[in-house]
Amino acid sequence: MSEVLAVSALSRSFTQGGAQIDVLRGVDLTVGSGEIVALLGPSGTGKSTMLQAVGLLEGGYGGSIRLCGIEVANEGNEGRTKLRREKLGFVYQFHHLLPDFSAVENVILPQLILGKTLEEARARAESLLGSLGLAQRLDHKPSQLSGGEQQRVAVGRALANRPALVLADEPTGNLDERTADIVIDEFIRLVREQGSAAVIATHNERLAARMDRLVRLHDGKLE
Ligand SMILES: Nc1ncnc2c1ncn2[C@@H]1O[C@H](COP(=O)(O)OP(=O)(O)OP(=O)(O)O)[C@@H](O)[C@H]1O
Repeated sequence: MSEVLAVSALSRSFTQGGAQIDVLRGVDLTVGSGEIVALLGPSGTGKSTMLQAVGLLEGGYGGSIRLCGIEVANEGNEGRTKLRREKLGFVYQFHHLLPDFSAVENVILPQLILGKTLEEARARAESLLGSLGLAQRLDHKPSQLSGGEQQRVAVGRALANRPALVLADEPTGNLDERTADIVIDEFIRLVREQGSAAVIATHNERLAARMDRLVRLHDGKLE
């Protein structure tokens, strides 16, 4: 299993009202290709902070993040953007789909950014959305979709460019229990089919049990 992500001694502090809070205090995590890792921890333990650092969305951290063999700290803004676009996919608690674009267009767009032709991108988007049970919803706008359907489109978008690593922050946190179960099962199935790795932050132990490995944030470290 080749290494997709290697985080070592990751630290991150914030200053709040003059006081320093050390949220991450030396996090180590290695994820191999195709591995699905649940990131558990109560609210406020730093799961989002960790995913933002690994997602190259935020600087200001200490330690090392190596993504597909590339040390992120050595990359400038352009290199980070390229890595983010080519290697990563994101799913958030709220779908963040573009409201004026249809489901299929939301999955096409990230592929056009990477230089795919419209024809290739459409074929890929239709196939992904079809396997997420949305073949009859391709031309619906996000506002015309249910919460579960919106999250399925967000999953399709995250996987559109076959990322090496998918990062998900409470991807079903906004759904009722039954819908959350269905969406997480589809998400995991598709991630496996694509051969992507994933780190999925959740409070939900039951959903986490469906993943390959569980890690817990506690006092700023993983256990
Ligand atoms: N930009 C920021 N400025 C100051 N403090 C921050 C900032 N971002 C996060 N924090 C603090 O860092 C801590 C961890 O927050 P984070 O959102 O990473 O936790 P979490 O485990 O993802 O929580 P939840 O499960 O509720 O989303 C919290 O105490 C939060 O207030």
